[in-house]
Amino acid sequence: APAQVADGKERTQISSPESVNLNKPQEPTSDLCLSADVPGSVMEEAQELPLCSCRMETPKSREILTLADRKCMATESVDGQLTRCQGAILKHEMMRPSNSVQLLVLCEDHRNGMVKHQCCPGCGFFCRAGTFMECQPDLSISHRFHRACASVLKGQSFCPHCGEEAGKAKEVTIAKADTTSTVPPVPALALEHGGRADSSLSARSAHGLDTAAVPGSSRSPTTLVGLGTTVPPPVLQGPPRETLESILVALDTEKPKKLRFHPKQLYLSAKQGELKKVLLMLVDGIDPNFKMDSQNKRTPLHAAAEGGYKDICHMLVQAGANLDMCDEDQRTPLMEACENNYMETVQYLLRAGASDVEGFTCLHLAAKSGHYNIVEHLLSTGLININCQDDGGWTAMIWATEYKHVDQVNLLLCKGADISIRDKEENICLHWAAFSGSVEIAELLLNARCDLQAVNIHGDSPLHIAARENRLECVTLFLTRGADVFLKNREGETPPDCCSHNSKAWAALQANTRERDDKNTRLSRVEEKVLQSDVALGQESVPLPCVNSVDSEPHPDDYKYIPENCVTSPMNIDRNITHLQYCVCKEDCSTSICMCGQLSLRCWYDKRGCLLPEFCREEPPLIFECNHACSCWRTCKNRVVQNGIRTRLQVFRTSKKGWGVRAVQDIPQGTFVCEYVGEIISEAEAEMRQNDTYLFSLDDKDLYCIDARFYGNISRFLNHMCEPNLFACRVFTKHQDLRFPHIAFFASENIKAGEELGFNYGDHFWEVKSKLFSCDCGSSKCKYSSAAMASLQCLNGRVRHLPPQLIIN
Ligand SMILES: C[S@@+](CC[C@H](N)C(=O)[O-])C[C@H]1O[C@@H](n2cnc3c(N)ncnc32)[C@H](O)[C@@H]1O
Repeated sequence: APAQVADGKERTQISSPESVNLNKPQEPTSDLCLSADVPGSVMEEAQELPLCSCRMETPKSREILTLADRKCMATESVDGQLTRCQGAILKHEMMRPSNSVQLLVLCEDHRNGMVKHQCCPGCGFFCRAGTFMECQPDLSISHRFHRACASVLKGQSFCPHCGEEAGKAKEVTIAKADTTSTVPPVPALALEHGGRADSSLSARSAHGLDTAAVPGSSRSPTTLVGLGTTVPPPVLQGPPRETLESILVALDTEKPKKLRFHPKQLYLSAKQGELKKVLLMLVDGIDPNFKMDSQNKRTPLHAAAEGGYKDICHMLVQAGANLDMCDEDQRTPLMEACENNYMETVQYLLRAGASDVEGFTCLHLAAKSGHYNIVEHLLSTGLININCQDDGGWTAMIWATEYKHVDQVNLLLCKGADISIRDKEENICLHWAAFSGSVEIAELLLNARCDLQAVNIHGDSPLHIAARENRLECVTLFLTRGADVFLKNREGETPPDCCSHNSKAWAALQANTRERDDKNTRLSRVEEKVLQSDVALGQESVPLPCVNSVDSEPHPDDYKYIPENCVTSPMNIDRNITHLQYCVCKEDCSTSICMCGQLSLRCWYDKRGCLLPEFCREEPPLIFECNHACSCWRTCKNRVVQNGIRTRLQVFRTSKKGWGVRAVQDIPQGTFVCEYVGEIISEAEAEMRQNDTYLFSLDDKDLYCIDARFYGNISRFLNHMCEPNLFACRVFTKHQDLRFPHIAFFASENIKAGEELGFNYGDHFWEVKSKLFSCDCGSSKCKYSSAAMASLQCLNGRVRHLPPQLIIN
């Protein structure tokens, strides 16, 4: 591209080198250093001179790049000795000092030298050490060229950069730097100061710092940018010019004569962000890779990266700090910056060539720490394996999940993280979501089709884990998504077995188990077999069918159905009519003149025959119904139990408890359901009976019992429920012999058709029977399940179903 020639009418502003942003594509600009006060004739002559194009860029050329093998093509000329740079190239645009030399791709150092006119336009070699000419049209700039390369016009020589008379130029000698090494020198500390535009090499030599004095100088420029081919060329930006200038001023005044610092001080200054001190120490020759024994063998670069001091990192790297040095915990400086969320430092270190370690990586660390932007940036480099596993087999996804970083999980999902990867115990990330109780993440994972039934080496599913950790929300989510509540792990435990029995998770699991049981029951009812149309054989007011949809067990026939209590030996029940309390009501005991309320015969029933709300269920009073000695009608409302079963019930086969009873209709609270009917026997007789399963005590003193083993009604099939829907009351009808009450069951709550009916057998029953079996009522409040019974003391003895406390109103 041809140079634009300034018109010479105004003084051309010379931009400082830094104003040319090397990172952004530049418009080709002319930098002809003509001054406005050059006389017209000289001006005309100058325009004929082949002036420099040091500040022009020419678009990159693939051929030249290939030719240069992507290495800097600059040649340094030191007193006739030539050295090729071959440093790494960041920018591919080409430069040259004049049209008479070939276009060059240059490293950053030489690009800087070029824009500072340090390349001779005659030969195209750089003049940065040895003896050469320097024309100084302005205090702030100098043009370098070789005496022999000056432009000659009409026998007079001129500066090939600006056309100034060469006679005004001075011969300069700068101490020779070690440019002869076959190994390319360490990248220079990118020092620049506003006065003399020295190259970095000359700056180093001017401050007594040469390649040999910089520890770690064997690192070649190419290893500095060792990110591999897929990574964009690094652009290493150091501290701002002003900072460096002030440091350089300090360096000039505090020029070190000999080593004055201990290497530990470099670490401490790097940790505290003391840029100037760091620079002084580096200039002093302190090893940037010094490892602090007392700090896990961390280096100054670890310390600077941990504090997010990007500029210090840059200085250290430029001085040869090893980017990938691991401390005793196998942590790199990049990991420090990642963990502490210093984005710019992370970006810098990556551009400078830092690479991730094996095992627990920066990505794991950032995912664990919840630094979304860092995770995003690491993934955007394309260099990080999103699914890499650390020593525990954990992925970044697992770490983000365990630490409940929902956004990161989302990001990792979007970036294609594999959610089926198993850690060393074969957990997948859903196990970890369950463990941490993050329902939001669990839902994200399930929506991404994470396997809800996956089990780890212990056979635990995510539901087992959520149950064990009492993560109610996760338990609920997993249940609604169809997790198997009956799945057994290697210990034979189902999810409900894994949690404590007073936990919320347990309650949810139990409710689900019941629901499933109910559902199965409902479904299987379709295939239900009616084994008997009426177990009572017509002796009750309603038929009581017996059905089985569970197994092939035929209807029970090892007892005799009786609708009322019977005796097999004389009990001497007092049936003397004159011993009865009776009412003198004229009507049906529902009128205002009814006397029942004033007697023990108080009516506890409402018009429907249900117990009144004020009836105390916890300590039920004895109920005396009207009898044949009363003056009221047989249809009075104080006669319920004596009327027998009116509710539609069914004997059915349960899955775990043998036979049971269920409602065929809805039953309102307080309704009389059935009486515990059987053979009235004495306690002595009860003690002799082999089977105590069907015994029901009639009083506190265990004088008499009802045994429904051989003679009984439907109540003999009622099972125990820890949350019962029936409760028992003592009721007197035709006689009032307090030793022989009727045991009547009433609904303690509104019962839905289809629900099983049951009452509480009481602690004593289970204290004895728990040796033989445990409760399968399925209630979340079950007190007698196998797990709950572990804490219950087992007793020897015989059992009775116990009636409520004897309370006479
Ligand atoms: C009065 S019977 C109840 C009817 C009995 N299910 C049957 O098939 O004849 C009492 C017996 O039923 C069983 N049973 C009752 N409730 C139970 C429960 N919640 N869990 C386990 N078994 C129960 C026990 O075998 C108990 O000894």
